[in-house]
Amino acid sequence: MKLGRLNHIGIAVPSLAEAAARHAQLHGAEAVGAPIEMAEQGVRLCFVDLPNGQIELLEPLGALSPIHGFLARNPAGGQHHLCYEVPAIEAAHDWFVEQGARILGPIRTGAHGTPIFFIHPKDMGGVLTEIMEAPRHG
Ligand SMILES: CC[C@@H](C(=O)O)C(=O)SCCNC(=O)CCNC(=O)[C@H](O)C(C)(C)COP(=O)(O)OP(=O)(O)OC[C@H]1O[C@@H](n2cnc3c(N)ncnc32)[C@H](O)[C@@H]1OP(=O)(O)O
Ligand SMILES: [Co+2]
Repeated sequence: MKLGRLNHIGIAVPSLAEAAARHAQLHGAEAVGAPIEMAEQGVRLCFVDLPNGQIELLEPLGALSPIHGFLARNPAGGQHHLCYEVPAIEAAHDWFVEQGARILGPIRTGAHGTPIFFIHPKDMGGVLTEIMEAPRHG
């Protein structure tokens, strides 16, 4: 199994509005997408489009948000996860399970509308890792 393209870098932020405004200054207003709420995943987010990938700004949503613990340890926010694309999510999931990696929760639908899963940072060199099935184009 080989991971594909780096799709996005997730950054946890205490205020999505403030972070979106900062990234609009850095990358241009047209690069910053509209906020999206994913209540079932406990986050409000927006994507920033770069020439070679995306940044995903993540604000906690609801008491059970997985972002709460990170922001408690890093109140100003910071780099939260990397996301890699794979062609087939089930095959990638099975491969990581065979390697003994701790998978965090079930395969679910991510912000790009394709299936995703997360691998514990302790099994990925200290980096929380999201695996997503690549969107099919055309
Ligand atoms: C909806 C959009 C979707 C997309 O399509 O792109 C997303 O990206 S959603 C993003 C948010 N969702 C998730 O992060 C889901 C998976 N995350 C989790 O299950 C938890 O956040 C976690 C990774 C298990 C951490 O839980 P938490 O309660 O905050 O911490 P722990 O106390 O369990 O931490 C254990 C250990 O791991 C270290 N840690 C925690 N988070 C990170 C991180 N982001 N990067 C690196 N290391 C991390 C933490 O410091 C602890 O270390 P020790 O103190 O040394 O034990
Ligand atoms: Co993500």
